Amino acid sequence: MGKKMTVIKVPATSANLGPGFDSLGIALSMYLTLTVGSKCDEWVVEHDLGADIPTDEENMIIKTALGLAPNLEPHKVRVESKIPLARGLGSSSTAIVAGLALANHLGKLGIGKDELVQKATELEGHPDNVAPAILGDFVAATYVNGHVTSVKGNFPKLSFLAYIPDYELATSQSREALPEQLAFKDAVIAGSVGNALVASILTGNLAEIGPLMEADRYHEQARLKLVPHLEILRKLGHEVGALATYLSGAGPTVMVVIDQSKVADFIKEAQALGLTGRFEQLEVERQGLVVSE
Ligand SMILES: Nc1ncnc2c1ncn2[C@@H]1O[C@H](COP(=O)(O)OP(=O)(O)OP(=O)(O)O)[C@@H](O)[C@H]1O
Ligand SMILES: N[C@@H](CCO)C(=O)O
Repeated sequence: MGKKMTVIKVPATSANLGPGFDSLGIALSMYLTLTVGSKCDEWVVEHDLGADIPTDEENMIIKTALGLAPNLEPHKVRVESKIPLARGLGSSSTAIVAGLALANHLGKLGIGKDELVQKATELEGHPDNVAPAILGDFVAATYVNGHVTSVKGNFPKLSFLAYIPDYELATSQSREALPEQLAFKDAVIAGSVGNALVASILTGNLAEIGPLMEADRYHEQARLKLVPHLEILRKLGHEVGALATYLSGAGPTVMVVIDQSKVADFIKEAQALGLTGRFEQLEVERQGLVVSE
């Protein structure tokens, strides 16, 4: 690869935050980086993500880039990612965002972040991962009639402990577990909980954030059979004094919002309960997508 290399950096994300199904998300301090190398005859994607992830133009990142700018000249790129695939930490969104940013850079398209959020949402289907991946921090967003509205806000300085199980759960499979319909009165409650959560986050009302994050009425109950550790970790969180526990994105990762002083106890107790996944301490990431040249 040449000397002057462009690096595209995209953070992981945790979507829903409990009751904000398909609309709320935060960016986290875990990253995918894509380094743009030299021109080649064919696209080459170097990575350590496993044999299932293509290394040519079939790779999701390159497909996304070519979808935006079909005439891009092939390059060699190197992808490094700490974000586990299909675990509820927004890996597909990082691939989509990296692909759009790659096309924007190589094709000199000059697309700004708001337009990137619109295009990324069209590809992902909902904005709750792609919007914070691009904008950083906390984002409340809606996608109606093909148009995205996204509002970035400041998430209070809280620490996150991700419990990442040792199995994958594709978003598509996790969405199949969702009910087709919700009764009107339940939908009203579900929406009101999400609204109150947004207000609590933006006003830094820590006393309300925890209970509201655990009061989802849209998706967690329906997904319990796919993520039975959610109930175990939530109960443990109450015992240890965590602020909140919720299903990150479509799962299976469970996010525990917890003071750092309680993390060691929490992990010890969870392991004693037989939970075999790994734990990762994360912070809110404030910048979102960064392209450095
Ligand atoms: N860096 C990458 N390069 C190529 N493909 C990727 C990459 N990251 C993710 N993918 C594709 O996206 C799939 C995972 O997407 P999926 O929506 O199921 O989960 P997720 O995005 O990790 O979780 P969630 O949306 O719940 O946060 C992977 O199985 C893979 O096909
Ligand atoms: N809101 C989405 C996030 C995962 O892409 C879901 O829960 O299915």
